[in-house]
Amino acid sequence: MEALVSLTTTPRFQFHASSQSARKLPVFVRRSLLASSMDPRRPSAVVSVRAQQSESKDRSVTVSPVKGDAETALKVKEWEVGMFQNEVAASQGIRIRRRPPTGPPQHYVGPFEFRIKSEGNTPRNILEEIVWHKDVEVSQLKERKPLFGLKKALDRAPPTRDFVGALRAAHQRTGLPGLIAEVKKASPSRGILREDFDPVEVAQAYVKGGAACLSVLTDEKYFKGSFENLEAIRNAGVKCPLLCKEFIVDAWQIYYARTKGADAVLLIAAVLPDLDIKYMTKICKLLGLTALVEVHDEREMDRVLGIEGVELIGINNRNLETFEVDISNTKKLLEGERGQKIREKDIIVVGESGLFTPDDIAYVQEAGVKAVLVGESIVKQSDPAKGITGLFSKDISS
Ligand SMILES: O=C(O)c1ccccc1NCC(=O)[C@H](O)[C@H](O)COP(=O)(O)O
Repeated sequence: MEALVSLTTTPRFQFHASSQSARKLPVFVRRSLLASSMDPRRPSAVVSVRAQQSESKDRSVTVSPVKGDAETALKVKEWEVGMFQNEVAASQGIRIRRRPPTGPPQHYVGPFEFRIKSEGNTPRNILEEIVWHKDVEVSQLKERKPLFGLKKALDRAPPTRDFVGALRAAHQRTGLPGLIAEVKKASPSRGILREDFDPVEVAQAYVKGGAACLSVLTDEKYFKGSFENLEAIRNAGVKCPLLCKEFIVDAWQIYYARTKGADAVLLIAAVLPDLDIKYMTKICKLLGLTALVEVHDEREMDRVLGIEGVELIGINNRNLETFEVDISNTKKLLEGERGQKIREKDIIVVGESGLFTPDDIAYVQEAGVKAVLVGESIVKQSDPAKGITGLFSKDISS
């Protein structure tokens, strides 16, 4: 039996949206519901569940957010927005779906626990899985700490440091790509990278070894990172600018990263449509943060080169859908007109992932990068500072 949960529209929800239950919804949701009830193309939503049985006998159950179920109404609304995002993303060649197209994640579905796996509610690859998980995680975090609640923490946040400036200075000083050293305990492709992982110790060793900037993974489920790690490294007085290495799907995360001491955030073009990148880049500027916009293929590179205000582009040599690593990806994406455009715009390019030897560093430098982002090869060394010297075959600390 294949079961589906899909969104349909009905004027019934419009009625309930103005009832007692809707008054419990946050103001922005009420506004959004009102807007949607006034938009003839996107009338109010209701969840409809259709269970298709093998004998192709359809059974339909329609569930509306009645009985004061404000929470269900909120989820339904979020869902509708997610579906719209999927459509926009697909039109730009983005394969990662922001939300499962045929139904919400299991814990959103309340009584419909009979739902079984289908192509539409199962992630197609690890990146999609991470994004779906992140979407739920962020909506829960946002409920606990709404944006207006972050205001005080934003006012108290330490000043941001110049991420791009630090990379340029390191490149000029050493003649080698500026190093963004990644504080990475584990990864979905490699598992645990360092058993005795102390984020502050690792960060300090990287600084000693000559890193220009640090990248701190904050995702807990897949990378065993945390925002506490980021905050602890910042509070320990580490002078290098810090990249918050997170899977950003919502602008709220950028504000949150800023409250935890980040100087830069990552925006992944395989996940975010152009308008999100534009909007988020502007938010970064407002907050004094640098946006590292990450691409993996020519299509993503062309999209990002068309966006005004991007000053730092990362080329990931790891395909985040398949885990395949190929450092010739950096070279491929910097050839010809693309490389020309990057030089004209004075964009700094970061070669990311799969860099293990001085030859690898020389190869991506030859391809045109002025910075590299390295995790595994240095975090695994008993002394990560020496690991950096080995990677560059030179002491880059002074
Ligand atoms: O590292 C992974 O396995 C991974 C899987 C899925 C999404 C992202 C992933 N990594 C993020 C990165 O881009 C790397 O951590 C970073 O570039 C450093 O790579 P490496 O030097 O190979 O550790």
